[in-house]
Amino acid sequence: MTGVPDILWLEEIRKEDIPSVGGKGASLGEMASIGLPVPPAFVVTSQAFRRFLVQTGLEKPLFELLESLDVDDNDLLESAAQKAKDLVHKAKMPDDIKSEISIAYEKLSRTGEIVAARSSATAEDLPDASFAGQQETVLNIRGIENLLNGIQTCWASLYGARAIYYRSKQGFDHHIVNIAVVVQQLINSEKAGVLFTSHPVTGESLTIIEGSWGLGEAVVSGAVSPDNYVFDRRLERTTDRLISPKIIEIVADGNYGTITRDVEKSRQEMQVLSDDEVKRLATYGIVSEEHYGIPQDMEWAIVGDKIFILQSRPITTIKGVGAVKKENNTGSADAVILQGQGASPGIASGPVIIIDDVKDIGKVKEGDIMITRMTNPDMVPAMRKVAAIVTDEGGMTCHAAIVSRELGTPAVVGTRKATQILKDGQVITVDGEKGLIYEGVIAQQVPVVGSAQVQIASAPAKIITATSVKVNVSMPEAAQRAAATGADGVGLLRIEHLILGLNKTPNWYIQNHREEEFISELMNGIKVVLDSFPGKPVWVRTLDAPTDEFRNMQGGENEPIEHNPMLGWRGIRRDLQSPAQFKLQIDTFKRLWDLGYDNLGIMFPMVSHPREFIKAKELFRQAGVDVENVDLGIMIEIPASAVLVDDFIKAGIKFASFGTNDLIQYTIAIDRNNENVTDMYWPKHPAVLALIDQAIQACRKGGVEVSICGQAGSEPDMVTWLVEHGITSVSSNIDAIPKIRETVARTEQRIILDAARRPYGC
Ligand SMILES: Nc1ncnc2c1ncn2[C@@H]1O[C@H](COP(=O)(O)OP(=O)(O)OP(=O)(O)O)[C@@H](O)[C@H]1O
Ligand SMILES: CC(=O)C(=O)O
Ligand SMILES: [Mg+2]
Repeated sequence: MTGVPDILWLEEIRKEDIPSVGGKGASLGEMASIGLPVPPAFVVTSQAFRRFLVQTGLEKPLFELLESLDVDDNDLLESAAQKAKDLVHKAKMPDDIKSEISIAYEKLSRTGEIVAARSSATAEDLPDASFAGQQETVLNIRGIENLLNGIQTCWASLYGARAIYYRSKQGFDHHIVNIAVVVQQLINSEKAGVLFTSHPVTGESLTIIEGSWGLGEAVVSGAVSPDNYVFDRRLERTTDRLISPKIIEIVADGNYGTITRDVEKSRQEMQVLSDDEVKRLATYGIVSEEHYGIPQDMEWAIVGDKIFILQSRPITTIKGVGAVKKENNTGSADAVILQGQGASPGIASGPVIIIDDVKDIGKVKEGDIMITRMTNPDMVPAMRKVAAIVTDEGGMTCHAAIVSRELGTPAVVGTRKATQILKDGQVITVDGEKGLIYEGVIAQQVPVVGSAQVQIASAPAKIITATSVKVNVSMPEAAQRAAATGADGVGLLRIEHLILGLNKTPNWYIQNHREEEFISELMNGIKVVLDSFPGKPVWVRTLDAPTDEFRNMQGGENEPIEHNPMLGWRGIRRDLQSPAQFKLQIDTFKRLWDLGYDNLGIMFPMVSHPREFIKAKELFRQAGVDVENVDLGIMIEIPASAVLVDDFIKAGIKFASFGTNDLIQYTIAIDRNNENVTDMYWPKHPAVLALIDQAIQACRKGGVEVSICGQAGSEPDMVTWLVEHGITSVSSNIDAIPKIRETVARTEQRIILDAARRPYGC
């Protein structure tokens, strides 16, 4: 025999062996090689399966059955799938393969006669890992005849209806699909479950463990409500445990397969894991996470005091900036074809669609990966459809980054050359956290609805903090998601996306006497957000769109061409010079106040001198607003306003909020959208911090709320510093809220503890 053998033992396998042993086999081999307690196993390789098809003469009938099948006809599809599965399951296995499996089984039986047969799909054939779950696993197999039957059951599961449908739609050849089978000692566990090495949504360094009685299948399939344990990796102890009534368990029974039975009353409410077991499991989790360099979703089983690890794979549901920073993993490093800044976390694969011009957005299909020089508000409808977004230009605060984060769509910005290097139709994978683009589809895990993973996603209860934790919103459709974070209000509602999304400039509405239309659009959008945050403050920022963003819109033909729009005609300066445009906004706000929305506050961007605030307030007064009884505040985003904050307080601001995106660029002269200087963009530059510190102290002295709504307010490092320096609220991006709330709480607690210890000289 030449080439890869029919049988490979776990010790011979490494992660590169996916073509022969499939994803699961390769991962188990790799885990065993780093010393994780993986039960002994051998793999019946994909080459063995192929040989089986050839020697039994099944290739041709399978080909005929599937080749011209109309997979959109469900009845035809189901019946063809059933026939294909029967062919594979009932064929007589060639003697030489049989005998190799028998010899291996005999050897494995020395440590335990009962085994599991676990399908292990090869990535090339099934690039969408959501199909991994389509293949069979047979637990509790005793005896060679049962084992051969189990293996053929796994092989046959390659021809499930959904798998056939998917392959045919993706243009995969049914001829060359492959499957391996892991034959592993069955761990007849007393307790088992899953663990997430880091929080599956926020990426915090909390290990979440779910466990129940019997085999792990009960937890994985969602058949039981498991216990839930939270282990804080920094404190090295269990910080939370939720004991659930475990009504049923799945156990190994007889010679083949499992049964589900009731758990006797006395064990239902009993705690499954001791603190020591939680800690040992968490330690294995850390070993695996550090090896792969990315948080892992693992399966474990315990018999007596022995722990076994049955599976480990990357978690891709993490929304926050990840806890682990190693660069290997999720695919081979040499498949990386492009790099930029990870602007919106998440991993997605799909075909490239290059958009050079807004006119082309009609070409964008659901699931595409949109590549463009830079997005603009006209592209938002297309951005809603795509699986990921990649841009040539921009940084963490550009349009593409902000909108993608709100849509929950992975995005990489500032790649410089995505539009040149990538080609329409080319399939790529985008890692929006690390800022990497891979050729092809990199295996990833898709959360299974109703699974343990999704239950965990909504887990931890809200932490109460003295510093308010608010959220930034740009699009009304994100309001519900934003409110669901439990945020204490909206610290920044950008209205540019509402206005620019209309695709006509405010001036167009004025010139065409269509002011009412403009006001009602703006009002409806803001109202959606106000309604999502009843009784909580919502600070709406008046218009701050640079001229280049207006130019593409109807009515934008006469926008001045500015050498540097960032320093140009935007924010409050433009509104004060364009009273009609400002009035449209004021009238909108007034109507909302008149409707009883007392939670509405208005924030002026780009103010550089108190007289601008005074003039704006006067215009509100002239429009009939009771200016002393509504919240009018400013953004501190020009160094001048940070320096003059005392004077702003005298002028009557009710609050101030740091727009660090601009404050940083103006303090250290770094255009935040210019990728040539992104590396020099430094939020914690001492001059920036000095300006912020001084302004915070002035606001506190003046009794004025002081907040932050720039991107730095979504970064734990910066937020720690801000809380230490007395900021009274922070406003973060939706995806960052849990992480920021935890950061705020920890910092506050540390400040209290430090103060308490001081008198004792600790
Ligand atoms: N050796 C074993 N001993 C005990 N239980 C096992 C063993 N192998 C697997 N299991 C249990 O069986 C369940 C299903 O196994 P497996 O991981 O092979 O299939 P799957 O989860 O359906 O596949 P995929 O992970 O590819 O979607 C696991 O969740 C685990 O609880
Ligand atoms: C939010 C904003 O405007 C800024 O950070 O500059
Ligand atoms: Mg700004």
